[in-house]
Amino acid sequence: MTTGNAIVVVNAGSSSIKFSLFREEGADLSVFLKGQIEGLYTDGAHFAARDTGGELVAEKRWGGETVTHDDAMRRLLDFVHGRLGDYRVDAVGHRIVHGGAEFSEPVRLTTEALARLERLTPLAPLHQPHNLAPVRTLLDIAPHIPQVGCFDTGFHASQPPLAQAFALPAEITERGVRRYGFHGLSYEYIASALPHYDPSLAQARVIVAHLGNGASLCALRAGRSVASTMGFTAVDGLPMGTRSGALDPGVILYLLDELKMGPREIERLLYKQSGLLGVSGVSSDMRSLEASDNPRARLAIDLFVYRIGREIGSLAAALGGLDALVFTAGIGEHSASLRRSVCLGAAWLGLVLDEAANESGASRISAPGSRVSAWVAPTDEELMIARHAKRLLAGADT
Ligand SMILES: Nc1ncnc2c1ncn2[C@@H]1O[C@H](COP(=O)(O)OP(=O)(O)O)[C@@H](O)[C@H]1O
Ligand SMILES: CC(=O)OP(=O)(O)O
Ligand SMILES: [Mg+2]
Repeated sequence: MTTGNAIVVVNAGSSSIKFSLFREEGADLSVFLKGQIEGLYTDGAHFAARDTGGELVAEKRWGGETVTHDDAMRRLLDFVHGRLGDYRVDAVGHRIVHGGAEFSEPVRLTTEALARLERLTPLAPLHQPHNLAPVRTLLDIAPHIPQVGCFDTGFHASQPPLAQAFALPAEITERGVRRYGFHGLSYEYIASALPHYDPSLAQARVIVAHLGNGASLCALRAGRSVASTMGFTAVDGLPMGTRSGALDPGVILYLLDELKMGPREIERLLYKQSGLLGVSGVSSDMRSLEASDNPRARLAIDLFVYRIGREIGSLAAALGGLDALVFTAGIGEHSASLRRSVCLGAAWLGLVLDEAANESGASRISAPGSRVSAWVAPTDEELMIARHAKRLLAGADT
């Protein structure tokens, strides 16, 4: 059996849990097993794990039976444990969606840090409890293994104060009520990868569209976040699989006062019953919507595209112009049709789509001579987490 040192990474998203096992070879990290359970809370959950060569080593499909985060996490931790063999686990790295005002850099997760992060659960109810549950489990059963938390909010700490501000009185702002931004590990990875696609992107004005079950856009200038569509919580900005995205705040008052809804009911509405699912009445999953001939499924996709187009305009204004648009995450990487609609809507910015490149899985999908270039770049939040965990532990050793 192979031996060596490994870093285990766990990434709990709203509709999936992903994991990767990295072998450490000197300064290098190479993934030797990765997998995910996706389609949580839908009727089509799917588990798949692949080895270094991309060969499928395990798979399971659930039909009709809903798989929750708890079910999925138990199954994955068992699977990972069974596959580690004689590897020595140097660290377990976790994606943690909300770091609040206190945590922006990766940290070693102690019982005390965990307690502080648990207080942020109301600000990320679809994620934070699922990000923190495996941390607590491992602190209980394997306290000797270092655990590292990496925050979705961290990358956005570079945003200028104006981009982070709500127009609220200072005493509210001082309590940490401001825009944070999310999907930061994904954006940080994309920012690090872009110069390999084209060296000029390193200094460019770029909008990255992270379109998964959660969806947001980030404006990058020279690889740093200057604005994003998500704010205090990950319910802001674009409509998502089950989240509403930005609303007139007056809607909340109406729900409270006129419809007599309670806070938890409103939370359920905004986080779990809205977005693509709420508008379509069919599904939260883009594949199902694209396959459906129900007009409400079409309406949900059209609204998603429309809002992305409007937010692209807003972020282009924040950047003072646009050089490139990058698509990533589940929908951004895989739906040529969605990318096509978004790119056609951005023609006014000088983006000319190369239809054949978009259909064929190419990285560059804009036509030669397009003033704004367009790209498809697979994200890798797990690699970003492993890099952070390795760096943090190396620092701790010296
Ligand atoms: N081939 C595909 N075509 C269209 N949409 C896809 C495809 N593959 C995945 N998706 C969509 O990606 C979304 C999930 O994205 P993902 O980034 O994995 O989510 P999470 O936010 O849970 O990390 C779902 O809406 C799914 O339907
Ligand atoms: C922050 C967020 O929405 O994450 P995900 O897309 O993984 O649900
Ligand atoms: Mg995700």
